[in-house]
This record gives sequence, C-alpha cells and structure tokens, in this order.
Amino acid sequence: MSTTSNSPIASPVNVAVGILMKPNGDVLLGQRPAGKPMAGYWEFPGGKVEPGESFFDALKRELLEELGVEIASAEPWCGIEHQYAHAHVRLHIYICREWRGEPQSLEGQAFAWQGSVGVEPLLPAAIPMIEWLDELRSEIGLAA
Ligand SMILES: Nc1nc2c([nH]c(=O)n2[C@H]2C[C@H](O)[C@@H](COP(=O)(O)OP(=O)(O)OP(=O)(O)O)O2)c(=O)[nH]1
Repeated sequence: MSTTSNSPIASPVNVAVGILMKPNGDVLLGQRPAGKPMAGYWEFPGGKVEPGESFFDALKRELLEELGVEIASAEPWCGIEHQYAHAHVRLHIYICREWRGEPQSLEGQAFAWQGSVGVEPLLPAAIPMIEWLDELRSEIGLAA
C-alpha cells in the first residue's frame, strides 16, 4: 500500500530542535518566516534532519544556518510527536547552554529571548514545552 506525506500513517519527519538557554533561564524563540508552512508562528530554532545525519549534527547545522551560532554542547531533553495538516513531525529537543556567537536573523526571522514565554501564536507542538521549561527553571532554582 502506498502512502502520501499527508497520510496519518506516513512515517514522521524527524526535526532537531534547540532551546538556547542563558544562565538566567531565558530561552530563544524565532518566528517562522514568510514562505514556510505556518509562517508567523513562534518556535524554537531547528529544522528537519537530513538523510544520514545524526540529530545532533542536524541541530548544529540548523542553528548555524538560521542564527549563525556554533553549538558547543547540548543535552537531549525530550521528544514530541505532532500531526499537522502539512506534516507529521517528531521533534528531538535539546537544551543548549554553550554556544559561540551572538544569534543573528540569517533567514529574516524575528527572534526574542523570553523568560516566561509571552510571544504568540506558538506552534502547537511547542506549547507543552513552555510548561516543562517553567518546571525545569524551578528545579534548577531559577524563577519561572
Ligand atoms: N524548528 C521547530 N520546528 C517545529 C517546532 N514545533 C513544531 O511543530 N515544529 C515543526 C514545524 C515544521 O513542520 C517542522 C520543522 O520543519 P521546517 O520546515 O521548519 O524545517 P527546515 O528549517 O528544515 O525547513 P526547510 O529547509 O524544509 O524549509 O517541525 C519547534 O519548536 N521548532
């Protein structure tokens, strides 16, 4: 039986996502630029994993392409799967505390450092991460 990319039983697309976190707990979000599905929605930086690429290599490549930052280390944090009308995605989410360079808007996207996240609309699959990040900040002694 053949499937299309919009079929609910199609394999999910792997996406590497990086949450850049400053020592004070602020995290970086970007706004999807015009021309992409769900343009205008806010998300954490990242993108699709290419064939043969590890999730961590995809993360490093995407953050360099989108923001011009070099990830020095990152810790796998959680996974989320979500079915959109345009795609079925599986997000592999990392927390990054060490990077080189200042984030720049290399794809014309707006971006914002946020403590308690106030930008909207957020991509639906990013919404649960906000609460989990608040819990993480509490666990490590930072105010949510
Ligand atoms: N980067 C990112 N993607 C997310 C998040 N939440 C979420 O549902 N997604 C989805 C949206 C997209 O369907 C998919 C990411 O694909 P994309 O199209 O942005 O990836 P890409 O940068 O490789 O894009 P392209 O080169 O194909 O244009 O993951 C998130 O927090 N960050």
